[in-house]
Amino acid sequence: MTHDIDHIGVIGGGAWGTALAATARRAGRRVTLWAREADVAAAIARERRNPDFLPGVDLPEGITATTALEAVTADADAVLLVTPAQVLRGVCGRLAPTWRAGVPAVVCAKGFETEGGASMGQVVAETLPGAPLAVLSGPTFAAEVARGLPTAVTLACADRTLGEALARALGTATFRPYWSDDVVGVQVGGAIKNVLAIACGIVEGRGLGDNARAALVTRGLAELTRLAVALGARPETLMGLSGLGDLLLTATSLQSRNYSLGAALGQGRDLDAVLGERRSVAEGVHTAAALVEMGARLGVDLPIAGAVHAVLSGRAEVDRAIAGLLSRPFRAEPDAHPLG
Ligand SMILES: NC(=O)C1=CN([C@@H]2O[C@H](COP(=O)(O)OP(=O)(O)OC[C@H]3O[C@@H](n4cnc5c(N)ncnc54)[C@H](O)[C@@H]3O)[C@@H](O)[C@H]2O)C=CC1
Ligand SMILES: O=C(CO)COP(=O)(O)O
Repeated sequence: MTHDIDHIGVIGGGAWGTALAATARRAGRRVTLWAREADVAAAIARERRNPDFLPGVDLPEGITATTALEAVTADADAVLLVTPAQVLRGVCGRLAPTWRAGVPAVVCAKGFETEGGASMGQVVAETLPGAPLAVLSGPTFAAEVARGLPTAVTLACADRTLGEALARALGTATFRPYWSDDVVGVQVGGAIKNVLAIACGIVEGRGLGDNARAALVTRGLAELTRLAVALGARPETLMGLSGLGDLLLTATSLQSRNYSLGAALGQGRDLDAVLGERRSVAEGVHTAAALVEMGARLGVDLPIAGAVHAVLSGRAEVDRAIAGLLSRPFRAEPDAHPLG
């Protein structure tokens, strides 16, 4: 089957939805973006800016912005789903009545549902049954993508023809999608790295040093791979852009909302106070709870995610959580994870 993808719909007017709309427009596509807030849609349409979620970035001409979901579903050839993970189910439920048969849904949110641990792909399968599924994930700070700085992503789709058509529709010289058929692995990497980034931020904020952060990134990659394989992913996917690539980016840069949140916690700040100062989402806060439940259910050891969740839920002070990680038994490397 051939896929003619000219009109891209974007659901979500936050930083990432806006950046992806800019990218698709630069790739020559027609673009319609749905934003929840009327002032965000108006600013994108009239001023080519999104000062609320992507300040200081000029957007390309020609992005249609709307607060009407039907303006996207009426005509889009593919729809990018770019809301926070915890609200995707509700938004897809509202999209379902007007979703046209055969239009692909491209998951761009990173996370698992806190209640029940569903992946975003599962949420789409349940709420938009029959919609061909793709997942776009990788090391992508929205502000850099929106400015057109060089970026590479993984675009996962079980149907190679569709995956490659989406890659052609969205790709430019500076936004380079790599096709993968490992839809599960690509989602798991993008979701877990946010929790690991919080852990690395805590290490930064606590002043524990670069050695400790490198140890956490590496052991975090083992943890991430263990869970991904238990969920059906191929281990090599986690060594690619959507696994190691995104972990490396997010767990080492204060541009990351998850890492900077961790850094604030490491400096002794209160979680609610930090979240109260922000309008933007830090997905790791929600995903940590889902991971703990999934690890217990699947019998997968996730010590770093467990420590982050203990801190976020107020069950452990930062120092106690760190001491818990440091007192784990010495063991062999590589361990029994699937790359070992
Ligand atoms: N910002 C980034 O650099 C990247 C973000 N992502 C992922 O994209 C997803 C969206 O993130 P951002 O755009 O950065 O978020 P953001 O924090 O910049 O914006 C959040 C957006 O979600 C909307 N929203 C909030 N509650 C809603 C609800 N109940 N119904 C509908 N919309 C609602 C807000 O209006 C806003 O448009 C997240 O899963 C994030 O992990 C992925 C790659 C890069
Ligand atoms: O997913 C991201 C980069 O790939 C964005 O990370 P943060 O949500 O931590 O800012």
